[in-house]
Amino acid sequence: MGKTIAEKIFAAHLRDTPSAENMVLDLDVVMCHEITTPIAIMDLMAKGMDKVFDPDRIKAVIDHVTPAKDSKTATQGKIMRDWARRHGIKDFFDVGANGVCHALFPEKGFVRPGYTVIMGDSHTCTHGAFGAFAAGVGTTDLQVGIYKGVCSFRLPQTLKIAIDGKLQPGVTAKDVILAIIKRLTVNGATDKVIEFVGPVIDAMGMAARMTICNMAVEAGATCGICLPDRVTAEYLWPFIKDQYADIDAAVADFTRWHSDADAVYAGTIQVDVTDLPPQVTFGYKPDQVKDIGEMAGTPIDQVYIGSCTNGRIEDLRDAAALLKDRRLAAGVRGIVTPATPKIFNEALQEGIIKIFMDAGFCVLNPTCGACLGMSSGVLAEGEVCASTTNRNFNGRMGKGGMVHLMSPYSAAAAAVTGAITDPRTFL
Ligand SMILES: CC(C)[C@H](C(=O)O)[C@@H](O)C(=O)O
Ligand code: SF4
Repeated sequence: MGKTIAEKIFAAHLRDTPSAENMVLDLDVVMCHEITTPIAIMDLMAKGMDKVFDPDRIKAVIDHVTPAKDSKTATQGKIMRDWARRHGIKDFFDVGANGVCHALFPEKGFVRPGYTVIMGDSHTCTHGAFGAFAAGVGTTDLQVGIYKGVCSFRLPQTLKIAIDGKLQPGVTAKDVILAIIKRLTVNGATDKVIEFVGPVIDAMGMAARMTICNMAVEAGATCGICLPDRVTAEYLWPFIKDQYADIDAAVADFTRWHSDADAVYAGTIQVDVTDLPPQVTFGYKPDQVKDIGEMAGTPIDQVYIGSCTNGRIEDLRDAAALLKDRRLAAGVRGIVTPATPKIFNEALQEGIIKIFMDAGFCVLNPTCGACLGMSSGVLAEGEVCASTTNRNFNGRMGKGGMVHLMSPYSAAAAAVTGAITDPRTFL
């Protein structure tokens, strides 16, 4: 019987199988940020177990609230800093070099096809875009991961989503994944891996694939995975060029992770995106999604462009294309947060930062910021935000605030009109 990519990764990393339900995997990378890791560090210290399994395979960043906004976040940062220094964790990213974990770590080449990755963060699934098994875990698993370099999982079932057709101008990866979450519902993929395949994924760059995999967890999935191909190899080339004679060799090698033709799936869903209009959420669950036309005219107070979902250079370019020579509508606040310093720099070089500033946006340093409502753009009661992030939970960006999830292109359209707008009206 053939295997899916997830099953192949599990087989290649299996350390132990205490029960059929329980597979202990060796980890290639343990990622850490300052919200969930300090608890694990403090607990390990209290138990006299202040050790890391391999400092080179731990990647750490202060990203959620940075620079620190108060004593609590300053202490969280300090715990991370001291820990990284104590254990010689060289891939530690602090103020000035830091960015949103799920954008920064791929950019540094830390994730490769066939890897196992954990992090104490639900959007760790983003890294599946590289053909890795990457899962968000709780504090106990994170502690074990840091200490021993292993994590226990059930062998996941895989749901295949085959995406066909051709995206229309103004329709992006974000619209595709919102439409998929609508179809699956918020628990439609619970305890499953989603394998995204088909010509639409094949044609996407890594940024778009990361946007798609990033939101797999919003349908309940443990991980979203794309099969590693030439696009993956080209993105990773600076980091893997010593391992392969040329890109072709890397592409050929990556195929060993591809799912077999006779692999068994929990289900297969066919999606055709040719007629898909831009999508937007209403309500407080990410599966509450409508065609944007149905929500057109809904007034907004703030626009937020950033996050691990849509804070990459491709996203900023999309938004800037629409914002060029235009301004924020009266009374609307615009906030843009390039997800990493590299993205910020590229945006600067390309004139994108200037476009945002000329439009009246506030440009923030790379951070999660307002995405989780902890800093840098929290909403007041009753305020509405057009956001490129991934969660619209009640109170997510501030108590009593409403978040409408959409693409960067749609967010830019909302910015200039002051209301939810079909961005295709600007084409
Ligand atoms: C702070 C962290 C635990 C959290 C997560 O796991 O997702 C955050 O990144 C979020 O998006 O809400
Ligand atoms: S950008 Fe938002 S969703 Fe992504 S890791 Fe940060 S808080 Fe979580």
